[in-house]
Amino acid sequence: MYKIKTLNNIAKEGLELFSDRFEIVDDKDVNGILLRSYKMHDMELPSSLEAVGRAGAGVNNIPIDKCSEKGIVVFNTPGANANAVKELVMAGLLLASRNIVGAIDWAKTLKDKGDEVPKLVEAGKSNFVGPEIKGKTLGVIGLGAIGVLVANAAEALGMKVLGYDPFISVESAWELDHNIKKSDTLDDLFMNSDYISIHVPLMDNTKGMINDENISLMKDGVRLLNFSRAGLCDDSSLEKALESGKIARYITDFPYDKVLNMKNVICIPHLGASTPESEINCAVMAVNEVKDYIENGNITNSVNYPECNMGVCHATSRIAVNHKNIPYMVSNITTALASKNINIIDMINKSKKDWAYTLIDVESKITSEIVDELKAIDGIVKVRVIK
Ligand SMILES: NC(=O)C1=CN([C@@H]2O[C@H](COP(=O)(O)OP(=O)(O)OC[C@H]3O[C@@H](n4cnc5c(N)ncnc54)[C@H](O)[C@@H]3O)[C@@H](O)[C@H]2O)C=CC1
Ligand SMILES: O=C(O)CCC(=O)C(=O)O
Repeated sequence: MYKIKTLNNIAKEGLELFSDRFEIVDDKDVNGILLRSYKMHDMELPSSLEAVGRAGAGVNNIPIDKCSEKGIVVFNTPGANANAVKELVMAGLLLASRNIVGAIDWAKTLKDKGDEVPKLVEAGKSNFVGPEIKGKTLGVIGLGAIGVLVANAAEALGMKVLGYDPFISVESAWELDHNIKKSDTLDDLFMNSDYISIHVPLMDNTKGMINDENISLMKDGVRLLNFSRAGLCDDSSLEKALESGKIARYITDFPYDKVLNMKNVICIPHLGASTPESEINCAVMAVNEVKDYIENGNITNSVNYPECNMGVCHATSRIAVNHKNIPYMVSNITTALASKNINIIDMINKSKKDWAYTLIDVESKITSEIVDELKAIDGIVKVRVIK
């Protein structure tokens, strides 16, 4: 029986896809982990762990390098929550413009003022005037699953849209509305946008990407939306810019104490992906990925190991080997098998940056002696007998 542990609520529509070869448990020694935003960095990773399925996009809550070194494949669910986030970002654009939150708060103060309320409303509403988004320029940083949807939706609402993504995928480029203009540099986007929305992952090279230097390039009174991760904006730069009015409003899905105390900030409690549709999409995708990896050794949508698919094993045995992407690995693995007179009938070797994966179907039963021999090869970090 394969053991799966969930570290956050995972929609039942996903969990139900596990066959009766799987059980959901609260043990330490599990084969798979499913999670959403749970921070795994301080967690001990058991040697039994084969797969981590992030039901969502961002993987900054998972110790990817540590997982790679232990041969643990980390999956995410690209695009599965993108529409949910896009819809909240569109709400964010309007919240950034029309002072809706301030106005609603003020309207609440009129409670119990009886027949005076309509008069007070008409007298007070001028304090909450805010601009339309139509005709304004939105700069979208990161044109992946979410950025593309945001860019297209903003364009459909009459905005001019500038997009910046030096690593844009062919698929995203095809999805992008032809009216969206490419910004060749981030500086160009900063200088020309009335609204800026960030849709990049939090990584070493994106951390603090909104800082004093590039805020100084922005238009006065720019409105900034961050539905990606708190760490993309430098705290003190943000605080200064909000205080001076350089940034007129900051809308974020990532509240923390310091930002909650800043002026002109609207905080949403990380609700971007919190729709039933997105929770189900993510759970279904994550469960299918983890299940196919544990049962068949196939890899789809991993962030640390390569895509690899040999379908269901019809041979006598299948071996899955996670290893470093270094010379002689394939020859060392096949030599070890040949030395035991094991005939390979199908195999795939794929790599992704520093890590590689070899899936081999053979005509013989695999003994623990062979597994130990493979494990002893320098560079191999995990060996699994799938069948
Ligand atoms: N608020 C929420 O609940 C959610 C937040 N997110 C956040 O949004 C981020 C983006 O999500 P997706 O669009 O689904 O991911 P994605 O992987 O489809 O897109 C990310 C895009 O950013 C681009 N990129 C990477 N580095 C860049 C850089 N330095 N400059 C410009 N572009 C860069 C990539 O080329 C890619 O096209 C996630 O990493 C996550 O942090 C995602 C889902 C839900
Ligand atoms: O699962 C969630 O609610 C968080 C979604 C998210 O932030 C992501 O997918 O990166």
